[in-house]
Amino acid sequence: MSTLIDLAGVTKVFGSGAGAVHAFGPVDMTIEDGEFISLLGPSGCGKSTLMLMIAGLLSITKGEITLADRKVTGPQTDIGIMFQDNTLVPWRTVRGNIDLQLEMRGIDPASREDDVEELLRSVHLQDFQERFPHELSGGMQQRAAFCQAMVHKPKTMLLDEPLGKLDAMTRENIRKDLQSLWMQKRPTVVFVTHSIEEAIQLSTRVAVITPRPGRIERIIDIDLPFPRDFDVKSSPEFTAYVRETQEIFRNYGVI
Ligand SMILES: Nc1ncnc2c1ncn2[C@@H]1O[C@H](COP(=O)(O)OP(=O)(O)OP(=O)(O)O)[C@@H](O)[C@H]1O
Repeated sequence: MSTLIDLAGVTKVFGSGAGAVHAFGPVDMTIEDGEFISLLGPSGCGKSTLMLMIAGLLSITKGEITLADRKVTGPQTDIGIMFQDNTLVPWRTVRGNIDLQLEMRGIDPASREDDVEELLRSVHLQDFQERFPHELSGGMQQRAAFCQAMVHKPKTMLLDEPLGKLDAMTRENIRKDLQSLWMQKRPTVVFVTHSIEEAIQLSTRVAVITPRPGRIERIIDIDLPFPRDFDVKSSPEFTAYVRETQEIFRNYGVI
C-alpha cells in the first residue's frame, strides 16, 4: 500500500491572542491508499476540524497536508465528503441530487447511468430514486448522501459522523452497506465517529485522539476478518479491542 494522505505537524488554532482556541495538533500521521481509518475521540477534540483541513476547506495554522502527493492548499474536488447533516437539496429528487454531483464536476449524468443505478441498488434505494428528500426517512436520506459522495468515484472519502443522527437499527444496517461498498470499491475512507464499536467494526485502523487539543494517542490495527458480521462482533478478539480502546478513554477521564 502507498501513502495517500500525509499529515506533517498539522496544527489548528482558531483566533488569536487571549481568545485563541488551540483545537488540534500537532499531529503526524500517514493514511494508506485503500484503508478505512476511523478518528475516534471525545467531543471537541478537533475531528471535524481535521476533516475540513484535509478537504482543503479550512486553513492549516501550522504544518502540511499532502493528498495524493499534492500539498493541500484549497478545496479538493477528487474527494467524497459527507457530514452528520446531509447536503441533499430539497428541490431535487434522489436521482437529481446524485446527478447534481456529476453536473458540478462537468460530467454528463447520462454517461454514468449504469454506475448510478448500481450505487442506488447497493444501498437499497433503487425504488426511491424519483422521491424528494422530504419523502425519505433519515436513514434513506443518509443512504442517498452516500451515493452523492461516491458517484464521481473519488479515491478518498471523508465521512464525518454520517450515522450520528440515526437510530441503532438503521445505523447497523447502513454500516453493513458501507462496509460492503468499501470492500467492493476500496476507496480510502477517513471516518469520524464517537462509537468505539462502530470504529472497530468498520476500520482497518482506529486513530484514538486525545481531548482538545487533539493529538493521536494511539493507532490501533484492527486485525479482524471482513465482513465484520455478528459473529465477528461477538468474538473475544472484538471485545478485547473494545476494552483496549475504552481503557485509553478511561485514563483520560472521558468515560
Ligand atoms: N470556526 C471556529 N471558530 C472557533 N473555534 C472553533 C471553530 N470550529 C471549531 N472550533 C473549536 O475547535 C474545537 C474542535 O472542534 P471540532 O468541531 O473540530 O471538534 P470535534 O472533535 O469534531 O467535536 P464533535 O465530536 O463534538 O463534533 C472545539 O473546541 C471548537 O469549539
